[in-house]
Amino acid sequence: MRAVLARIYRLTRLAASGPGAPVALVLYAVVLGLQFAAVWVSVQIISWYKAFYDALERRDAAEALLQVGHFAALTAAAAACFLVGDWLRKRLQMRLRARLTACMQDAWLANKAYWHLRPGFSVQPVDNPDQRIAEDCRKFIERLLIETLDVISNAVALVSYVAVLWSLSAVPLSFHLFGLDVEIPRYMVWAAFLYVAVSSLLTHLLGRPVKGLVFQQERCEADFRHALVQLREGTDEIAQSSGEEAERRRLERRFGEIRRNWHRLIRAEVILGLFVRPYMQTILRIPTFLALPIYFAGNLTLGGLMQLAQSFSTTATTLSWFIFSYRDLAEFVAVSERLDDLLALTRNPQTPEGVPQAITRGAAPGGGMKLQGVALSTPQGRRLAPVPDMALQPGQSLWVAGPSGAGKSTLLAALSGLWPFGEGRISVPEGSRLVLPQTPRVFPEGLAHAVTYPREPEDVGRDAIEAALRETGLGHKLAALDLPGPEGYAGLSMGERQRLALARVFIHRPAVLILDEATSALDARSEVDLLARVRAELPNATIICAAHRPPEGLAPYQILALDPAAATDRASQPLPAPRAGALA
Ligand SMILES: Nc1ncnc2c1ncn2[C@@H]1O[C@H](COP(=O)(O)OP(=O)(O)OP(=O)(O)O)[C@@H](O)[C@H]1O
Repeated sequence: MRAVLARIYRLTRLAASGPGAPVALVLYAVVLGLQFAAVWVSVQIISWYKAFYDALERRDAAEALLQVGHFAALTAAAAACFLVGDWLRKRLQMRLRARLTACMQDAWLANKAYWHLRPGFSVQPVDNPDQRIAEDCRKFIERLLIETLDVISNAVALVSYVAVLWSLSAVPLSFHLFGLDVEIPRYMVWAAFLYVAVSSLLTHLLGRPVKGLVFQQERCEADFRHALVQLREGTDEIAQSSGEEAERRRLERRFGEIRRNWHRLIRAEVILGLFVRPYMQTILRIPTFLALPIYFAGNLTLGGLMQLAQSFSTTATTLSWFIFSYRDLAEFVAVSERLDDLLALTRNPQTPEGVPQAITRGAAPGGGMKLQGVALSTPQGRRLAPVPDMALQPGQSLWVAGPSGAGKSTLLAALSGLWPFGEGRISVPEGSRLVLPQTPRVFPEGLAHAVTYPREPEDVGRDAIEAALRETGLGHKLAALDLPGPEGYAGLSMGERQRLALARVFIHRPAVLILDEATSALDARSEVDLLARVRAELPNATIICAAHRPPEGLAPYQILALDPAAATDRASQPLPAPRAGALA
């Protein structure tokens, strides 16, 4: 319980932080004030019961009519409190959600957590981070406001209702039991507490499995959504290999998990409902029955009986907040667990034990690049091909060669400062760095963003974008810059997508350019031509190119050959002797 509250507190502090916090607090106070006003109205309605029914009993038509007017005024006040309070609460909800979402996004993007917490890389990967940031933030704030406002206003309401019930139940309950005279003073108050305490305990016992199943349901829903996104991303491959049946099976499997968990969840909810539903329906009737002994003893008028019953049921309903909200509270706890886990993992990513993370980084004298004693391993500790020691001067190029799986991309990730597993010293030139992958991503905003990323097209200017496209042989695609969203990508071949990414070189003019098979889809002649243009554009840049064929356009270049046969199996074994780089 303490852990749950601590989690909710941490997330609430985050949501209520920042410059908008004072306004959020004022809004919260106003909404709470309106809920208190609603409690005052309902206390007035309890008194109204006595006045109205006593007027009926006396057959006093004038007084009854007055009470009808009184009732209309009270109902209007209650409706106004509800509508204004609800509107303000929803405004506050968006304000807090925006802040919490921004904090979660920051945590996910900071220190490249989104990269380090991937499955297969981290020992505790984060499942469905997109769902946590989008859906869970929304649900957390929604539930936080509803439940805390309810708890506070219910606590205040409870004091008022118990005070009314206390004053109304002055008549004790007297009966004979086993020859003894038993008298229970204020028995209606004790009955209300006992009634709700026993019911809450039963609710908790019956509803205990609901929380875990709600948590699981969120995960299954997110997995299914993710499978649909993968279908969208793999359209070409699926269509060309007629993989519709396989996709259908995959989607059905994921949906099957949703269905199976849903059935478990609704079974658990039915078991809970077996108690909660009848409880909800009887809570308004039982008090009348409990008050009957004093009514028949002649100690109450009909109006008094109705007032006492109404007072009892409002007290019991308020006390029953836990019972009525059990399902929502279970969801609230599950959602806060998921969000807090994400935050904890981004702050302190768990890395595999026993895998060396001893890569040191620095700047090489003279601004070049230098590798000394570098040996990389997978996150599981499997050692990759040894990396020969080498030094590169500014303006020189390097071809990272080696068979598939030798560790070329891994070395490039280590050069970028991302790959932590391994040892040795890596010195890279200071200054701007541009890394281009083999498969460029599709930008939903359109082609211009692909050319200028990570800068905005407006900051770069249309002329520079068009010039960069012409440089990379995409002069015929200039009109596509005006097409909205991903439409500009229509029909773009993989080679053209690689050219599009290479256009960034002419915009950013980086000091270090890292190409990870970034021209693999081009024909040999176009590749030579394009790389030669890149080299000419960046005469002083250090260019590192991992590729299966020699990057002739970058000549002259050094060769760094990775030989997996020289790799040792265990990360703990000593480093093999490095092979010297050759100049092509
Ligand atoms: N997160 C990971 N978990 C486990 N193994 C990994 C991980 N990342 C890379 N590897 C392994 O490390 C080895 C090197 O991978 P890398 O992608 O660097 O090879 P590569 O030389 O670039 O191959 P290719 O030429 O096919 O692109 C491979 O055996 C790969 O399976």
